[in-house]
Amino acid sequence: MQSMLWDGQSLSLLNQTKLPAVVEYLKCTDYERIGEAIKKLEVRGAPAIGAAAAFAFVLGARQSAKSDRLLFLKDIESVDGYLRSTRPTAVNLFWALDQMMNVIKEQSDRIELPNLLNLLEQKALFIAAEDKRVNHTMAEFGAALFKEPVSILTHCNAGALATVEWGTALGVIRQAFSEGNIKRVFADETRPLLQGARLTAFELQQDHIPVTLITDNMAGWVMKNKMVDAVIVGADRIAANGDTANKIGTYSVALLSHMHQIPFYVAAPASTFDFSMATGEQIPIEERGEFEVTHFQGIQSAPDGIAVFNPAFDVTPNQYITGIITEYGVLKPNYQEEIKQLKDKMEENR
Ligand SMILES: CSC[C@@H](O)[C@@H](O)C(=O)COP(=O)(O)O
Repeated sequence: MQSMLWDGQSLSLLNQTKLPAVVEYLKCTDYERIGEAIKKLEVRGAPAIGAAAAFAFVLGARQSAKSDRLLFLKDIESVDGYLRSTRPTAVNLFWALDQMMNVIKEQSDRIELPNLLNLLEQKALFIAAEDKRVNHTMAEFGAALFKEPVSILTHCNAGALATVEWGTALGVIRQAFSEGNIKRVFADETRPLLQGARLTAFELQQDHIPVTLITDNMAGWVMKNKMVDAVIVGADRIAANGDTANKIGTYSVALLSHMHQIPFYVAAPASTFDFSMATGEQIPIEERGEFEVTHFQGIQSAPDGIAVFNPAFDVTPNQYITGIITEYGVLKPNYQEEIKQLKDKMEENR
């Protein structure tokens, strides 16, 4: 399953707001439309947002192309600023845009504009290809944690739809399943937007991986009844001490896992780490509109005028995380030290 397809002129995004009822690709031919798709969650999931923003940047650079270099650079800055404003929590968005801006900074006064535009397209293609590659590597490291068939609980959607292809948490599950080590996956429905029910259940069913859908408030009972051996979730931003922001509800799942002594794993590529943030306290948490809470699939489910709090993410403190599965291996506590080593390895690989 591909969340996005680039044809050289446009980016087609699998519209995730319509799944699973309608499988429809949105053909985006300008950067503003991709930005809108990110805002509206037509494309969502941290790595997918990053890759989509990279392609949006390519289109934005083409739309800004003009013979005056300074005017071009001014326009590019506004493209970059707009894309950065689309969603605040997933750091992969900012990571991908930093990569694109670095191409501009390093090359814009050295080469002609057509060549610069080509380089930007190459960079976006590389970001997308790397996302697929690291997901597979991560999946192998993650699957090696399971030596016998297990039942896994997951929250939100960290699958092919949340990435360019294959997935982070669901990538590990796919790999473990192919090795005969998945008995069943419990998918939390993930209120308020149902990424678990609409996307994770859909993806796993398509792959014939045994999946059982539960509402978020059933996770504790399922654990108490010994139906879950491990939890694997994705991440939107991981601080330098391992504190992890992920879809709202992840924190509660982590606490439940801790209470029931069930291992709780996070699967995320190195691009999800934000080394500039010492702890999760600094991670910006997106707050979304009240309509998502007061209405269920367009039908009003709360009184008029009710006060609503709708944080889209929460932060799980590092002490509740058994391991962080990355393309560099599985990090274990002490996360502070392991994440410092990860940063050094990433710098060596640059
Ligand atoms: C590999 S994706 C991990 C996370 O991005 C995912 O679990 C999540 O929280 C996505 O939130 P969303 O608001 O749907 O973009």
